[in-house]
Amino acid sequence: MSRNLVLVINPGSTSGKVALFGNGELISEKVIRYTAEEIGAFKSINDQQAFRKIKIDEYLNENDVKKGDIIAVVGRGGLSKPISGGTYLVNKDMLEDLASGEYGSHASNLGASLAQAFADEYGVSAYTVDPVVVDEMHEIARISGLKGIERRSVFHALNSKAAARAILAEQYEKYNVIVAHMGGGISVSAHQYGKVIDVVNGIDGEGAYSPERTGGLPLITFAKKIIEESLSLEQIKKILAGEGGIKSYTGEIDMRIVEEKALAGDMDTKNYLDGMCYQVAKCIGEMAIVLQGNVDVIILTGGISYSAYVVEYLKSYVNWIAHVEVVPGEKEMEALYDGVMRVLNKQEEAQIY
Ligand SMILES: Nc1ncnc2c1ncn2[C@@H]1O[C@H](COP(=O)(O)OP(=O)(O)O)[C@@H](O)[C@H]1O
Ligand SMILES: CCCC(=O)OP(=O)(O)O
Repeated sequence: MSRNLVLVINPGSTSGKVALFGNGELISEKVIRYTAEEIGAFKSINDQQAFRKIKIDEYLNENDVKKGDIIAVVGRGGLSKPISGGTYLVNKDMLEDLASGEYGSHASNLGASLAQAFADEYGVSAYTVDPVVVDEMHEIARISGLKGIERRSVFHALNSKAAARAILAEQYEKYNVIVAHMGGGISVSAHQYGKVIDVVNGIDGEGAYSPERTGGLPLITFAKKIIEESLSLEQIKKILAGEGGIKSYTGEIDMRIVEEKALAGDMDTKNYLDGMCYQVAKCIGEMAIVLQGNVDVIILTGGISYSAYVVEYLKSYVNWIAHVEVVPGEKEMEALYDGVMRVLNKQEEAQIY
């Protein structure tokens, strides 16, 4: 008898999550954490596909999953062309755009291709839900300050919306919310009555530095570095997202270790941890301006919001703007499953990319 399982695959920059849901319940979930060396050994995101797939195969074996047990596979959506929110069938165009890197490289680009690989093995369909390129930005927010270059909406859409819904439930569309998602990458989003009208983009070199990303940099100094070191575009992308932030200062991407060292008296490490929190606080302030001060709640989420130190630091800077709630970790796995079930239960039609 089929176990009616949905396989959920979520490749993050510093970790991978995989889960099995069945009949509305989470059956099992595994967080696969990668070291900086493991991830750093690959030249490109595409090169990580086989390595990440083996880890998921191991998980499926551990859970004794057989052909016929799986009814659908869903992967986190990556950096494709800007699209509206919803559940999408993985198709050839999507896979090509994600693999080309035309819209950027990020671990989530592997979500659809990993989902398709397992869907092919199990003879079912592959989906993605609310990818990181969900675009609801108001027009003025697209202006960058240089003709020919536009700002774009790239943020932790799936989890930021899920975290907001976890706090506000069906009232989400009635409130103004700022969500700071702090994981391997950090994005901050301004939700006005359920629409994300502006973001501090989590990957294009804006805003706060993160465990492995630079965030915004002094442009002239960075331009000089590019010229002096004859950096290629690939090398620049890797510095901005992969080799930047806390990793560039300490060599570490695991914020639990960073915090432990900082609290044990390593003052350099503490300084870089505080610097990251300080920059996130500034991004929250920026989104408060976008919402013209009408902020009902600030939500801190992502793996780093498990840290009481980070949460208290941020509260001390931003709690004058609005009440702060914490949704530690992420709700991406549930949100991916829910998105697929809305399609399988015919409450929603799958969108075509
Ligand atoms: N209890 C914790 N305290 C501090 N940081 C944590 C904790 N748990 C996880 N993290 C950090 O959160 C980051 C990963 O967050 P996550 O949302 O899983 O990111 P991603 O999916 O981008 O890899 C890592 O730097 C990890 O060390
Ligand atoms: C903002 C793009 C998504 C992202 O950065 O995700 P991770 O933090 O999981 O790397």
